[in-house]
Amino acid sequence: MFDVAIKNGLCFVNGEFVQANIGIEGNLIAYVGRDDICGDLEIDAREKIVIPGLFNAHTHLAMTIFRGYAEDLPLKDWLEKKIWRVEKLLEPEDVYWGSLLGILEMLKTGTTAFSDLYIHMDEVAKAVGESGIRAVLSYGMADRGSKEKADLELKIGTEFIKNWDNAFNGRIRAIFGPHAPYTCTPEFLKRVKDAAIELNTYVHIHVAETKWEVEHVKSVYGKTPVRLLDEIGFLDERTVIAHAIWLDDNEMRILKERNVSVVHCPISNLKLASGIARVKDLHDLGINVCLGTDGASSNNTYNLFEEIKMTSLLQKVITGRADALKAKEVLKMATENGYRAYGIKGGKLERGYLADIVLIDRRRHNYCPMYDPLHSLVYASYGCEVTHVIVDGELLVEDGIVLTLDEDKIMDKVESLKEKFEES
Ligand SMILES: N[C@@H](CCSC[C@H]1O[C@@H](n2cnc3c(=O)[nH]cnc32)[C@H](O)[C@@H]1O)C(=O)O
Ligand SMILES: [Zn+2]
Repeated sequence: MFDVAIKNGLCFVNGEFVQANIGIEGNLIAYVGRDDICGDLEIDAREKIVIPGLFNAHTHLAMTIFRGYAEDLPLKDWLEKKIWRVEKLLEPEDVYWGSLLGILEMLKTGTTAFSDLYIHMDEVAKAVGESGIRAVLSYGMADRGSKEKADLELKIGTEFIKNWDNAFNGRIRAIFGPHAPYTCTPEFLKRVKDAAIELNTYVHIHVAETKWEVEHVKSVYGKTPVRLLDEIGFLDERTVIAHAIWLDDNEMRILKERNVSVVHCPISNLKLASGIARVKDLHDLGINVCLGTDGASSNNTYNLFEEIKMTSLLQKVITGRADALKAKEVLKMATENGYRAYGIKGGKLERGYLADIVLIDRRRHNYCPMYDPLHSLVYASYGCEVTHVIVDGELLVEDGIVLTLDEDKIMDKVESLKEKFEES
């Protein structure tokens, strides 16, 4: 008798779809196979596709508040002229409601875990705790060349880790999140890495997002961001870099040698006109590539199915090869690679892995006819086909309804925040 039994689903196991039953005990997958099983809670999956939960590996969750606020701008102007100005007005409670809205959207579209880099992180942690989702959280730090700011930022970042790492049965992992090589000095980044080694934790950072960044870092420090980071000993298997667009072949080899994970955020990169990462080349080198949405102000949604399709399409067109990335590889990027990037044992339907599982309705017009569930999922999903979501063994979404959150209340709250930012 399992705590939860998911019965007769078409399950993504070892890279293929097979008919199977899944038994959950506590927060872990305890059985995957064809035996008839029972559970205290039984979910009939006869009409479902069952996949491991999606991992949104780079986001700024509460930026739902600025969804639609600063449009049609390149990254530098978007940040400097719009976003950083309104973020100064953000109060902790705003971040709480903005985060809940982000979590609501992620759960409804099959995301079971995300990695966030933002401010007022205690509020994000609270929202994660209440909603039941899994998260890797970091306070976004930038010293901007000031020693006092460096001290303060590192103090906030470190306290956040000490207060929240492993909270809620381990659903929260707290790590370091220095913003980027153009807002953090090498001295500061080195201190962050030393602190991360001491605390045995991960570092999440934006790197090589724009051509401007690479030129700027080269002009100030005489070398490109990746070479600079490598020289100060910043890059290793506990480093996760978002974007990684403007890299030369040697820098890619450095990332591979250091076992760095890369988060590809194709829609944000297109929207801010930052560029297109060479994901096929990164993947072929054996680098762990995972997917992220970035913040809702540069996307504008947290629907990872859109990133899955976009990742696949972009690599086809930039390589001129329709088979650049196989559908299966892209689905892995959205699931197990995200978990792997942050050292969490999830993202696979396998005994001993975390019970983060998503059920998807097969009877949808957009999936009809279904020659191969893999191709239906990767190329024809809207995201709203998700019916059930289990995180850490708990059922959080049932028949499309998020059981742990009050959707109307969250929407009303975030809509009412608009007033404060509209004139800014
Ligand atoms: N505590 C820091 C800044 C926080 S880092 C997190 C920042 O990342 C910003 N951000 C969001 N999306 C992107 C992106 O695509 N590239 C770079 N920064 C971004 C976001 O607006 C937020 O300010 C300070 O004192 O300035
Ligand atoms: Zn970002």
